[in-house]
Amino acid sequence: MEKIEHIGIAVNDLEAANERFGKLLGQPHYKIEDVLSEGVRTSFFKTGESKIELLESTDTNGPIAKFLSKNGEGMHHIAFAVDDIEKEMKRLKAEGFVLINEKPKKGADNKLVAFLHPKSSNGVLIELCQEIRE
Ligand SMILES: CC[C@H](C(=O)O)C(=O)SCCNC(=O)CCNC(=O)[C@H](O)C(C)(C)COP(=O)(O)OP(=O)(O)OC[C@H]1O[C@@H](n2cnc3c(N)ncnc32)[C@H](O)[C@@H]1OP(=O)(O)O
Ligand SMILES: [Co+2]
Repeated sequence: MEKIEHIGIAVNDLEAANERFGKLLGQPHYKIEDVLSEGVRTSFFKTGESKIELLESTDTNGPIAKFLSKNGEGMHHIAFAVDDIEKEMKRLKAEGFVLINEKPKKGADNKLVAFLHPKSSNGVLIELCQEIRE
């Protein structure tokens, strides 16, 4: 794991949260991107070496909708940058972590992503992110 790539925060209203986090961080978001496959609209802020990812649900049956209905707004996941996601997934599976998706999938911000189930990481949803190299 190279570094924390981003912290994911589930929000009810992305526009309002963008304004609030813009004030908090003293800078605007640098992109808004829908990930249809995840039923989310994301917004990214650069914070030094890492990022903040705000997540609004775009699918009432999606993971963010379910999370918000159960927990309300708040921290959703921690994403780590990895150099070789397939190799890391294999290593983590061998270490006993539970992969939610067996194959990397397309995420936001030009990444391949995979998720580890929170039950295998002390209640924290973990995301692995590899930059998609052209
Ligand atoms: C990929 C685009 C973007 C990016 O960065 O590029 C994103 O980050 S998209 C983020 C949204 N997508 C995901 O979160 C995909 C992975 N998540 C899932 O597959 C599900 O949310 C899952 C499996 C974690 C939970 O789904 P499930 O249907 O099982 O929901 P439950 O409410 O029944 O949860 C079971 C159990 O897990 C606990 N839980 C759920 N979500 C979280 C969470 N974010 N952090 C910590 N714990 C979580 C939940 O409380 C339940 O615990 P229990 O003790 O059994 O009540
Ligand atoms: Co994420």
